[in-house]
Amino acid sequence: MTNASRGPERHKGPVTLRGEAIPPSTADERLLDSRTRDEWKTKDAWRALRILSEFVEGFEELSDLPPAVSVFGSARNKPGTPEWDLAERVGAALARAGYAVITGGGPGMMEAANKGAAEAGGLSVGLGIELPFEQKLNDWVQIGIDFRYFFARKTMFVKYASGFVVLPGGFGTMDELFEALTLVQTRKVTRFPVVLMGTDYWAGLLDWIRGTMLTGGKIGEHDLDLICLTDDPDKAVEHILEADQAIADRAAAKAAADQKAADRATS
Ligand SMILES: CC(C)=CCNc1ncnc2c1ncn2[C@@H]1O[C@H](COP(=O)(O)O)[C@@H](O)[C@H]1O
Repeated sequence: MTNASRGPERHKGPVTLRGEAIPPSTADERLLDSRTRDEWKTKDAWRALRILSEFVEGFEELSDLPPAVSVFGSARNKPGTPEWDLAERVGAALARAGYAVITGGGPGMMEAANKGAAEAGGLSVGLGIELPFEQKLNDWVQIGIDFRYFFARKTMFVKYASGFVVLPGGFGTMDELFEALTLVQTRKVTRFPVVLMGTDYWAGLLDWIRGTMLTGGKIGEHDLDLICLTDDPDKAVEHILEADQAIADRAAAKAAADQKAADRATS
């Protein structure tokens, strides 16, 4: 028998699998693949309970977080590159402003942002995902949760954050960016700031959004209002702080108006 700890490892929610115990597919894949039709009747009801347990676990662990910001970006960047440095600096700037930093808990920009936050004395959170290849939370994560299902994990990124910082990245990063923009556009979240960092990287996409999407009437001018584009970590933090302040001001104004109405009713 081989020593299982020397081989590859897979995290499936709270479960760690090594060696022969690693299944050939992931939980997300088994749920979503229509070729597993024969399992729908027998397995999906149990899967629903596992999905529920991911929400319960996430809500339980994250409900005491201080105000937080979710930071996204490529899993592929290596330390020592300008983009890694930018991610580390924005993690640190957010921590100094009192925000916990939530990332996908993986390598690349996620690790850089977690490192920046942890070294600046902030709280560094990683929401990992089961992937079909070996994967572990990066060493800078202080609170880590491993998810089986992408959609449960994505709820946590939005629910516990005051905003998103999006660094250069690939499909995963685009998915997270456009989910945030869709939630803002459809008013599922209100005043949720989205900061794009890396002006050169985003220029082509933003030109296309303005030149093709907007001109073609597929979005409205105001849909772009909440995007802030910058290379400056302090400006990114300032933008999120301003959005938080606007929410606080609105809540205070509403509380004052409610109190006035209550006073009038009792006088
Ligand atoms: C080396 C490698 C590819 C590791 C993948 N390991 C990962 N671990 C955790 N989250 C991830 C990972 N890959 C993609 N993501 C998610 O998708 C985004 C990055 O995807 P991408 O590299 O831009 O498309 C991250 O913000 C993260 O939330």
